[in-house]
Amino acid sequence: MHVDIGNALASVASPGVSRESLERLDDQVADAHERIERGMANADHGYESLNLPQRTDPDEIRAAVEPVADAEALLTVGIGGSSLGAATIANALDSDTETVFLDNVDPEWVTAHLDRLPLENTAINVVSRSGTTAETLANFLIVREAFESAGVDWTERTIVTTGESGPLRDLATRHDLPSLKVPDGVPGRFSALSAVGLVAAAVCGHDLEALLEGAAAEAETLTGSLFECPAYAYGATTYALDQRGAGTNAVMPYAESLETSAEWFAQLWAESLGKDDLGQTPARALGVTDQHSQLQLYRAGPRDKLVTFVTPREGPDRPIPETDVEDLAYLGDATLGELLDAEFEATEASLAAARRPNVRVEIERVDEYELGGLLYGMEAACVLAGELYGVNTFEQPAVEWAKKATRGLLGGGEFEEAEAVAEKTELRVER
Ligand SMILES: O=P(O)(O)OC[C@H]1O[C@H](O)[C@H](O)[C@@H](O)[C@@H]1O
Repeated sequence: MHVDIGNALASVASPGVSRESLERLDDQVADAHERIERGMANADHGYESLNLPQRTDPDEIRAAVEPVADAEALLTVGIGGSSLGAATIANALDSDTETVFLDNVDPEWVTAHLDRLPLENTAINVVSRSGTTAETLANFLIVREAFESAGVDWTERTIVTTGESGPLRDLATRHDLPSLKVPDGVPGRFSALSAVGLVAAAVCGHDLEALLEGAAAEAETLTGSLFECPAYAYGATTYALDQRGAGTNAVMPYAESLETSAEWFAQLWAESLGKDDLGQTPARALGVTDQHSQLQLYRAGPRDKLVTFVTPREGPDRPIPETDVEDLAYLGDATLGELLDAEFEATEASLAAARRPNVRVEIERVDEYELGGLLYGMEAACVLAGELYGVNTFEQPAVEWAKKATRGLLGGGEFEEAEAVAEKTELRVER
């Protein structure tokens, strides 16, 4: 990926970061890079994620999906890091295989998918690092039952990706299901380039080697200076802007196919950096759609935001038909791609003209190689930002509270968190 931080400089934007401040910050980047390199070399928890391009074995993943390679549809049952990386890749690239990601427990929505899919030609990809996540296991039990009711042997059509032990691992062993392991030391939100993200890509026939090669090429750029490494330029600039008041980072891809990448980014940024009263709030936007919705706020609201544009340099195009309506004649000379590019450049310039910080992240095109680079680059940016904030990037203790409360409410054990639910303060205003 390529990163242009020009519109985040103090000479352009407020809040903004001066070149001198970035040069000073670069000393901290060098120190952080040393820690990151050491963590990678020692395969330390979390840092090990940045070794995935070398560690992931595409042959092993392809062998595991072989029994379902002809599936018409793939139903991935997983949530958070066990869904968003796979969904980002699957939703970005074309495939004849339909992909559905069951990452919610809304009964109406789950039922609608199960009623609609051709279950006899559908494969199940169940993913949970811990093997204990209530939403994933509940959905999996429901999916199994739906397959049984339709007379389809789910054990013939299921691939499991989970940790070394746990309820899901036991289940895979009991039914002799093809299974893959979530690599040790890799938190869910950093696992897109392991089996967690790549099983769906393999079933869809995507080029796993190219995904990993693109990531490996991005890994090659990790050096001790933000001026030489796009990922570190992004991580350091976002950190510096947050320190100067840009507490929100609105990620706005200019490609429909990259919309899910903003969801993936949101988990990465929020769960990794949001701790110890620190962190930057990720927001999700889509170009051009949100030019006609959120842009007003980004250009004229509180000066507490950074906009990150993510844009492919090239892509498929389509001409706009000519018309004899005089006012619309200019459109007939253009293509939809040119319109998209012009809107992107206009939006970027409009923010700069209003002195609003924004960063441009470019990839060459939306393909496996470039996506691998983007995923890896953003992960490396996040790890660097975590070092600069001084937080523990690879844990998410705050998420546990609600998990325990939920479990307690459903009778899954004694949890004091569940009692707190009943103590909610109320001030009702009823109809
Ligand atoms: O992969 P799993 O163990 O099922 O976890 C799925 C997700 O749930 C948790 O609540 C964590 O906050 C996420 O980081 C994780 O990605």
